[in-house]
Amino acid sequence: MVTLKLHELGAKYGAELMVEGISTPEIRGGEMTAVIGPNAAGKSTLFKRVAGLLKGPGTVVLEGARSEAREAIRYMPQDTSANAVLTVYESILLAAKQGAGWRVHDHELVEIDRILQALQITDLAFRNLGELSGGQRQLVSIAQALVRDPQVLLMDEPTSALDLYRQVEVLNFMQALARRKGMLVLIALHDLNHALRYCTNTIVLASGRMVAAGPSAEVITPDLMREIYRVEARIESCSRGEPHIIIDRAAA
Ligand SMILES: Nc1ncnc2c1ncn2[C@@H]1O[C@H](COP(=O)(O)OP(=O)(O)OP(=O)(O)O)[C@@H](O)[C@H]1O
Repeated sequence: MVTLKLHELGAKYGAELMVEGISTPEIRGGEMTAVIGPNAAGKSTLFKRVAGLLKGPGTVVLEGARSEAREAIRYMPQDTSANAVLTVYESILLAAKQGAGWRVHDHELVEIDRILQALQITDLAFRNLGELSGGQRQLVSIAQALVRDPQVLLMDEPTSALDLYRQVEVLNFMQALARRKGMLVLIALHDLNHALRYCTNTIVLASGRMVAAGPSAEVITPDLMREIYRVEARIESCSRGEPHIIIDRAAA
């Protein structure tokens, strides 16, 4: 099983340390781990550091992977701005072949079809990226990330532009995929109900520091929401016995 552990990790923009001292418990493959925190907490910065796109102190300890970290870890950025010249299919094919030579094999085309189907975007295959809606572009970004069959996937707010049906579909699909493939999925989220429902564990960032990490239901509490998000909230059991967050007001 693939596992990831961050030890005293920091990330720099130029000389400035934006994220520092992040030491996590072991994060396991086969499940999703939420990374939460307010705007500018450092979620994207941490992901870029883990993916090797930013420099900084500390270490990323990856164990049980089939390949080295550079190949095993894939970052799906929050910004899904697109090169308008390519079709959806071409962009996914390009993502599949990135750094891997240009010969295209039948099984790769089959895999692209499978991913397009799973994300229910087969009908977009030959549309230009530039003419897609924000939500459609986000689904294409997910397809681009999945086509490389990563062992560790860092998804930066992957559902922020999706309608309710797509949010549920994508999160269910990712949860099942993580289980089936043993993939380790770190997912930055603003909807804490999604973290409670889909993510076994949650890591909380604030001002570039880790303030909590552990089972989602233990970490996401009214106290945490008051301190970190500055809202008064309740967590109540619904008629099915599942916890739901109800935001009452901004904290005084
Ligand atoms: N390229 C950059 N150069 C300098 N500072 C940056 C750069 N990108 C981000 N930052 C700063 O790093 C800090 C953390 O930003 P980051 O994007 O990691 O936050 P985030 O938790 O992902 O926020 P959000 O929820 O708003 O997406 C912010 O203060 C931001 O201004």
